[in-house]
Amino acid sequence: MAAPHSPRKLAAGNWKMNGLTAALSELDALAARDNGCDVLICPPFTLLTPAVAHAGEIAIGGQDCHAAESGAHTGDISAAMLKDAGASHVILGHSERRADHAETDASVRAKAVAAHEAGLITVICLGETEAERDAGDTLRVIETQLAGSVPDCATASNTVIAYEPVWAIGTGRTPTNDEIAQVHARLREKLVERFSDGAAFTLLYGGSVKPGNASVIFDIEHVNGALVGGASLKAADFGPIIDALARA
Ligand SMILES: O=C[C@H](O)COP(=O)(O)O
Repeated sequence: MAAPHSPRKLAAGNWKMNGLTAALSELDALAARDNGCDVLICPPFTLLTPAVAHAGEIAIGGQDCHAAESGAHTGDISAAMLKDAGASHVILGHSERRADHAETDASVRAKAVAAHEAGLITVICLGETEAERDAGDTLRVIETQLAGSVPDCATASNTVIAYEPVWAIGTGRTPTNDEIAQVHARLREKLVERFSDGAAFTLLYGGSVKPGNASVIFDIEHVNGALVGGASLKAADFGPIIDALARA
């Protein structure tokens, strides 16, 4: 794929540990829409292969992968396995995995290298906790995570960055527009400093994005889309978010 010159818009849905076979009807509904921008759904591993068959133009991704190609890692999945199942993307470094599985910037970076070697596009997540925000540390934290989690092999074609304040995930709370703008401007600045195509990386905001607040968030400079959890589970909720992004 030719290197992009400007960021692509992406509406990404992370189903987390939700979804039995019946949930594929939501994917059918999304696939039948005229979406007007890139759409990605990351279902649980059990639905990956059937999801690919239901996805149409919608991209399908995993929610994590191991850094190793194969081996004795019970319960894990490799980047090559995701690719083999039909996935094009993988979410890495989500705060729920950083917290529940002790993932570090270094482990996220190693997974990202493995994912890129397997031909996957990574969606690398970062964001501050509420305590870090209250301490005025947001920009320092996101800069550290960006530098540590994103590998040197990253390009605008194989890497998406998702800013997800931990305290905004699933809470109904969001940062102010100015706070989102400040973080995204800093992410862009740091990407441009480090990568020759840094201006073209897609930057997502995630954390309590809903149909009611999506348009305002998508109007913020350097916000090129969203990583959506709860509101991605139903096409009736995710559809209007996709439309808001397509219009932005
Ligand atoms: O990966 C998605 C994020 O954790 C956001 O989740 P949420 O939209 O339910 O707040």
